[in-house]
Amino acid sequence: MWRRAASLSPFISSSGSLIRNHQTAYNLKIWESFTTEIPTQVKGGKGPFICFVLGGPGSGKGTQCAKIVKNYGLTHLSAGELLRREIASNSEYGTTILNTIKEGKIVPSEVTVSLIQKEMESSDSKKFLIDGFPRSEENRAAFERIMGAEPDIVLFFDCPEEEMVNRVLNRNEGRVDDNIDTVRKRLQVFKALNLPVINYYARRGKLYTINAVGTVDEIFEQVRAVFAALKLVTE
Ligand SMILES: Nc1ncnc2c1ncn2[C@@H]1O[C@H](COP(=O)(O)OP(=O)(O)O)[C@@H](O)[C@H]1O
Ligand SMILES: Nc1ccn([C@@H]2O[C@H](COP(=O)(O)OP(=O)(O)O)[C@@H](O)[C@H]2O)c(=O)n1
Ligand SMILES: [Mg+2]
Repeated sequence: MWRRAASLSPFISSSGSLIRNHQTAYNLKIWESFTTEIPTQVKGGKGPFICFVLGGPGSGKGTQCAKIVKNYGLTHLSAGELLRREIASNSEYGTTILNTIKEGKIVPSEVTVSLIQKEMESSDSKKFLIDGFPRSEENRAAFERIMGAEPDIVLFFDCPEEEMVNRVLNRNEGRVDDNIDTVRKRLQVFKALNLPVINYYARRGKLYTINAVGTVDEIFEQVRAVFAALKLVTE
């Protein structure tokens, strides 16, 4: 079992410098994301803790998720990894998914949500880190509809485009979408479809913006501050 404290720690609520004074690469009105209360869960606290992890391609989501898993024991579900696994398994949607990923577009939400759903329902975990999802309003609405759940918090790894492009082009994981043409398309999709979702969560007081420039450890210190403030406790 695990639990959350009833309010944010003084660290975040009093100084807030980690997030509050951060000028985002995309000029988001991050001040709107502040709340002095822990976000409430739609399921009355009965469902698992859900943290969505958002950010452009190459912003460091996967890298930081690995550290969150190690330090806080959340179960990591990467939407992109689930889709790539589906391609590799020659499933009926494999070709469609592959072509969509090559184009840097968003796979139909029903497909992605059903993969996430399968993972969540077959897991005993009570805390999930859902990486690279929701990528669009359609993704978000489908998750809410199918899962009947909302995230408790949303981390946004905010990174300048030039840095994201450099990281993607140097990633060396053999991905079909890690090339300059696809990454340019992915950045357009990110701005058109994902930024509105990020703004939505900012307005809902659920967004925690992390400055994604710096060393992996420096960035993780910001993540640690968010989790510390939420007092996520594993029992
Ligand atoms: N803080 C960082 N500084 C420089 N490179 C990084 C940093 N964090 C991650 N990377 C590298 O950038 C690439 C993209 O990181 P990744 O975690 O896969 O991002 P995302 O999941 O957001 O696309 C990887 O090669 C990773 O090793
Ligand atoms: N919710 C999602 C997540 C990924 N994807 C697809 O999978 C690709 C790779 O996603 P990813 O999360 O692994 O990519 P990174 O941001 O980690 O580089 C995206 O560009 C989309 O084409 C999707 O369609 N819907
Ligand atoms: Mg990733």
